[in-house]
Parts: sequence; structure tokens; C-alpha cells
Amino acid sequence: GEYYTYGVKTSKPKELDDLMEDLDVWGLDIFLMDELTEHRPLTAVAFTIFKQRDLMNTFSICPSTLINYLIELEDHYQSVPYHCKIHAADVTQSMHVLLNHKALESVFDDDEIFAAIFSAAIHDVDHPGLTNQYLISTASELAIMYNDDSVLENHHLAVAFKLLQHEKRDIFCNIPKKKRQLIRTMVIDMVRATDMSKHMSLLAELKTMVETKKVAGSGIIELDSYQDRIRVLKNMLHCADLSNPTKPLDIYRKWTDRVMNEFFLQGDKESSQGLEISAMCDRHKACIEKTQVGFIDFIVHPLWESWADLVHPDAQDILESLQRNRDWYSEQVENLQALDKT
Ligand SMILES: COc1ccc(/C=N/OC[C@H](O)CN2C[C@@H](C)O[C@@H](C)C2)cc1OC1CCCC1
Ligand SMILES: [Mg+2]
Ligand SMILES: [Zn+2]
Repeated sequence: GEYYTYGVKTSKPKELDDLMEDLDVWGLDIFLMDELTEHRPLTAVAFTIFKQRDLMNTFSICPSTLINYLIELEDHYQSVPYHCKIHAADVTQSMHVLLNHKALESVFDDDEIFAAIFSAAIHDVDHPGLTNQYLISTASELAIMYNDDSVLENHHLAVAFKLLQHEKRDIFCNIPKKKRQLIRTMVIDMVRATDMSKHMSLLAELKTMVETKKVAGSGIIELDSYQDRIRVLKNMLHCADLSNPTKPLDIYRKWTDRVMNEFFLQGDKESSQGLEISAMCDRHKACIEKTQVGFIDFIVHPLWESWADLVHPDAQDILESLQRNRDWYSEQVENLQALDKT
């Protein structure tokens, strides 16, 4: 049958109803979402979040315009192993859950929530499955266009906003001009902050916010300047983008396979072009388990530890899941080392 409860067709309405029960649960099976929505996970997830948060009424967005935009956006995600539409749906759903932290209750207004969900949905659109470093070192069209500065992230933003320029897809058309510009500024700030080369400075800002955190008696954070508010939202999107290691192990391992496949395909390209193969992109030399332990120890855990401090105690479960996953990958490394000795 044809069921459009979530903006997309499904031949398994009951299972999709059950899965959507987990929309605000950390660890929702986004791969099952991809299957049940007949490969429209981003449209289904984003549409349902907009509905749940009543954003279509708040911003006078007509449902068909939102669906038209989301389908066009989803179709502009390339079928690369990792930075595909399932990753966009995953980060959008993760953002939705992070926005529900008790410590952030009624901290952000509708404009900021709209900007946050929209940013997550668009943040990797038309990703070619290649890194900024590769695009820069091969003097690609994109690197020339963006002068080597956050090349991918600027491209994702330009593509996403260009798709709005059709009246059938312009979800911003009933938003007053000033408000539209504010939302656009916040979206640009958030998506640009997903550039991994900004990780260390973003984390330093988060740590400073934790140290100087102003908290109301209720434990809810007080953010009085635009800079503070956007700082939290930028870190929130960055956390959602780097949340794979905090999810249930079976889901995390699927993401590891995908990201390594994408890196290895880049390594194959570099090799066939006579270029030096980038770090972690050599399929004949990589130790997948070891790189994940390093990724968690040097990037993911420091970030999530600071985020958990900011929203304490709302992210304790996420931190514990990350620790368990780190221990599992670390055990795999030990088992492999023991094998080498046999
Ligand atoms: C589940 O594992 C992952 C999930 C997401 C990501 C996202 N990475 O950032 C996306 C960009 O490509 C920037 N990277 C380029 C790469 C060559 O160097 C990275 C440090 C930055 C990486 C994961 O594991 C990676 C890192 C360690 C093992 C492979
Ligand atoms: Mg990205
Ligand atoms: Zn991403």
C-alpha cells in the first residue's frame, strides 16, 4: 500500500511506525530507516522532526514545499560509502536528540532550532567522498572555487541554498527577510564549523564555555550573546557529526566499514594518480581497529567529554556507550596483536 504518514512512501507502515517511536532516542537504527523508507531516510527523518517540532506552522511552510525541498536535497547526496544521505539522516536525528537535553530546555528559540535541524540535514550535501586535503592537493574545481578554505563545507552550503531558489522548494518563502537572513547566517556558521580542521579551536571554545558556564538554579544553561548561542550550536552539530563511536556497537561498526571504504577509494585514486596515499587511506596498510581507538582517544572522547560537562548529567549514557565501544575496539587490537605472535 502507499502510506505517506512521514512524507515518504513505505510498504511497511507498521514497522515504520514502530521505528519512528525511537525518533528522539540515541541509537535509533538509521540503516533500518533507510530500508523502511525505500531509501528516503533523510526526507522521512527531517519531515517528521519538522512536524514534531511544529516548525511548518511556526514558519508557514507548506508540507508539499518541505517535501519537494527534502527530496531534492536528498537526491543531491552522492552514493558514496560514508558521506551519503543516510549519514545526513543520522546527523539530523542525532541533532534532534541533542536539542532535547534537559540542560538546554527552552534555551533555544524557534529560529535557532529550525537553523540547527536544517543545518544537520544539508551539512554534507553533494559530498564527493574525498577530503578537503585531496581536493586542495589536486587543485580541483571546488578548491579553486573556494580558495582552499573549508572547500567541502562551503560547497555543501552553496548547493543547499541554491536548491531553495525554486518556488516549489523555497521553504523560506514565508519567513520575513530579516529573520531569513539571521537563520542563513546561523546555518553558514554551523555548517562551516563541521570542517575537521576547525576541531581544535571549536573544542577550545567549548572548554572555555564549560569553565565559565552560567547555570540557572534549575541546571539550565544561560547563554546571553549570539556568540555564546552559536558556539553551543556549532559544537552540537560537530558532536552529532562525530557521534558514530557513541552509538550502539553494531551501528558504529557499520559506519566504520563505510568510512574506511570511502577513505580506501580515495587512496586507490591517489595511488592510480601517482600521488602519495593519504593517512588512513591505504587499504593495504591500514589497521582499522587501531585507527578507531586513536580517533576516539584524540578526537571523539575529548569532544564528548566537554559536551557532557556542558550539559551534565544529560550525556552520561552517551559517554558510557563511547567508553564501552572504545574498550571493544581496544580488545580487537589486543586480539590481533596476540594473533601476530602465533
Ligand atoms: C567511524 O569512524 C569515523 C567516522 C567519521 C569520520 C569523519 N572524519 O572526518 C571527515 C573528513 O574526512 C576529515 N577526515 C579526513 C581524514 C583523512 O582524517 C580525519 C582525521 C579527518 C572519521 C571516522 O574514522 C576515521 C578517523 C580515524 C579512522 C578513520
Ligand atoms: Mg562534512
Ligand atoms: Zn558529516
